[in-house]
Amino acid sequence: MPEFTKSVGFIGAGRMATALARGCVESGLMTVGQLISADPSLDARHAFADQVAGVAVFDTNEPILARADIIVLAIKPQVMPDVLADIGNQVTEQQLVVSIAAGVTLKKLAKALPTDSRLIRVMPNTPCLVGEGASCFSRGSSATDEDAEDIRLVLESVGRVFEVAENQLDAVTGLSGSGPAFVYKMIEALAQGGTQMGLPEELALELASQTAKGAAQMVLTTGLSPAALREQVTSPGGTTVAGLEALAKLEGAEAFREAVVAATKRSQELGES
Ligand SMILES: NC(=O)C1=CN([C@@H]2O[C@H](COP(=O)(O)OP(=O)(O)OC[C@H]3O[C@@H](n4cnc5c(N)ncnc54)[C@H](O)[C@@H]3O)[C@@H](O)[C@H]2O)C=CC1
Ligand SMILES: O=C(O)[C@@H]1CCC=N1
Repeated sequence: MPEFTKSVGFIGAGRMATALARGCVESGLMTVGQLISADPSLDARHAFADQVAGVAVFDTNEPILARADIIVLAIKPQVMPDVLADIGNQVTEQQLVVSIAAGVTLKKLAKALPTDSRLIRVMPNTPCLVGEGASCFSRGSSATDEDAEDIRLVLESVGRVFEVAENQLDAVTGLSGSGPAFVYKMIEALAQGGTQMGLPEELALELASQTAKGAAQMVLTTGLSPAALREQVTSPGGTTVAGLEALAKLEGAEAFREAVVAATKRSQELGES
């Protein structure tokens, strides 16, 4: 594991901050002593402290601003303007500001922070919690190569990471940011099919989840396209073709594509509001 000595402070200790913080500790990249977080919600503070044992959690953002080398804005896009108005003039040039909020552009962030603030916009996903995240980031014009490397290191410790142009981040949000929810729907539906046809619920869920994981791993490791891999499963006149026909009739695959399109459009809207 590479050495990472900076401190990371989360403004907002909700679900995504928890996934990132716990993932970074579990991966061995950071100790709890390098992490702090703040949240006005008692429930969120308790949940964060439960997941990241021994971490310091505050009810105001001041300790984060005073102590963190990297400030992660892990709040909802809707509260971002208020938080930026509160903290804007307290951010120093020694600090890197990272936003994980859907839709909020680097331009919007820069406008609310001191001139030349070092900024990076990140879109992670909750599987960071188990070291299987898919994250993308774009750097602001004042962010340094070291800043980008730091963020790459953090995100790599909890999954895979790609640097992209900022205009791709809404689509990333629609695909990998929201995507786990779409995949959970698919897993749920596969398992329901299994129980409908006689399997016990627990076994059906295990089989559906392992099948999704195995199929994803096949795409990632064989280098074959999903279409080619699908062909390997599909015997002429066999069972898979019967299933694929049912899927096509209900436009199941198109529904997933539409889910990504709708989520991307919502991310674009959040950026405009
Ligand atoms: N949940 C997910 O799968 C992902 C979420 N995101 C982004 O992460 C951000 C956070 O999302 P979640 O963790 O899901 O939401 P969440 O609702 O679980 O967490 C947000 C937290 O911010 C706190 N908060 C509200 N006002 C605050 C303030 N003034 N100062 C400090 N904390 C404050 C809330 O009490 C809450 O605990 C959002 O912008 C979202 O777009 C990005 C990728 C994936
Ligand atoms: O639903 C949302 O808005 C956030 C952003 C990506 C995943 N969750």
